[in-house]
Amino acid sequence: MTPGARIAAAIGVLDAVLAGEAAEKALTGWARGARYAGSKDRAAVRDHVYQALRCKRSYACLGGAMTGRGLMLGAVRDANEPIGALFSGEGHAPAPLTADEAAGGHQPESDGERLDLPDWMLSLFDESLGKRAEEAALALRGRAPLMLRVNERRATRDEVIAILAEDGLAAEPVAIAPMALRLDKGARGVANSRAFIEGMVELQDGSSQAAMAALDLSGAGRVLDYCAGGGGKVLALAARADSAFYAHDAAPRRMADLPARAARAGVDVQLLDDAEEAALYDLVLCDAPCSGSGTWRRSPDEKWRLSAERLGELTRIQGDILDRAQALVAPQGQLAYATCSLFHAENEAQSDHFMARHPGWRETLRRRWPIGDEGDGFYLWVVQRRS
Ligand SMILES: C[S@@+](CC[C@H](N)C(=O)[O-])C[C@H]1O[C@@H](n2cnc3c(N)ncnc32)[C@H](O)[C@@H]1O
Repeated sequence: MTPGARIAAAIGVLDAVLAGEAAEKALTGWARGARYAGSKDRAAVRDHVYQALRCKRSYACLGGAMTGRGLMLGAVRDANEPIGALFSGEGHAPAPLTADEAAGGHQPESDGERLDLPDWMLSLFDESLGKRAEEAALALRGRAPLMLRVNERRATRDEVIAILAEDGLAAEPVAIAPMALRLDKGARGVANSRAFIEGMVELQDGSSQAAMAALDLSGAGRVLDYCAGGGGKVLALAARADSAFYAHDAAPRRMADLPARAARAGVDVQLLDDAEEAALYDLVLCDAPCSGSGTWRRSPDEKWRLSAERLGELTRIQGDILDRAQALVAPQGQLAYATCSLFHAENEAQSDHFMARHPGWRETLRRRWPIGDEGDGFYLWVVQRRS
């Protein structure tokens, strides 16, 4: 596909997303009908779509319309690319600009336009992040790094770097977590690489890795991941210690891939339908459902989909999860609460409300990871039961 044809494809996908379809589904739908598109074409269209969604408001200003075409025109203007060559109407490229389009569009003006946030969310960013609110919002306009976690049960970081290189993947160690690697080149080949197939690496964001590395597993004989989902967190913990690991999720089908992932990683994780039935645990991790705002570089359509009502609902669910999970912690045991949210209501406020509801716990850790070159926004809070 030509560069113009890729833009035309992105316009179609963006129109479907603007009409309410999830980005991933719209991209899959397009790819199914575009047998002519090679893997590089599909990757390029995907990049266009995701970048346009990260910067939806500002691109719509620059392009003069909140349409797929407006967004891609805004993207091309933002990148100072040659509009006439890309919107040429030739082959499968989008039609040339109309006179209105050529004269239209404006620089983003309001804070919401400039920071690519819905207006209602500006105060939430300010309250949650203070002086760092703008920096965080601007960081969400860029691409997330591609991060791997080395499975220390299978290989060292240096060994994995060499093995990835054999498959043409260039990885470098980064400081955020002891087993973290950042991939700069060949990122799309990970799933077919020997290192991945043989369980030496998992895809995992740097901040999630750092948070799991910060948990104290010494003396934790029984560890429960109460909101295990696909199991990324419990696998990171199981790589570090020989405790007995258990996984639970309110939607058990989300754990469907976990047994295969654990087998690949050479660790044992027991899936539980009912976490309440078993004996108490020395560590219960609640990686709670949240707005995901710290990860919106990866799922930018969610930035525009979140509502104040949904955020309120999420905070109620988080409080309920903490209340249930604390009852599963053994005397002197730990309760860890984690989110990939930037918002105070889902993080510190949740911790403070828990302490007000539940005397008898001692806080041992409270930490935020900002959105950066090595990881997403993340929050971790740990308390220990006094007796
Ligand atoms: C942030 S995701 C977990 C991600 C996972 N820990 C990982 O690292 O891949 C949150 C999970 O919590 C689950 N969940 C939602 N409500 C829950 C509840 N009341 N109790 C337990 N799990 C719940 C969701 O099904 C979802 O899989």
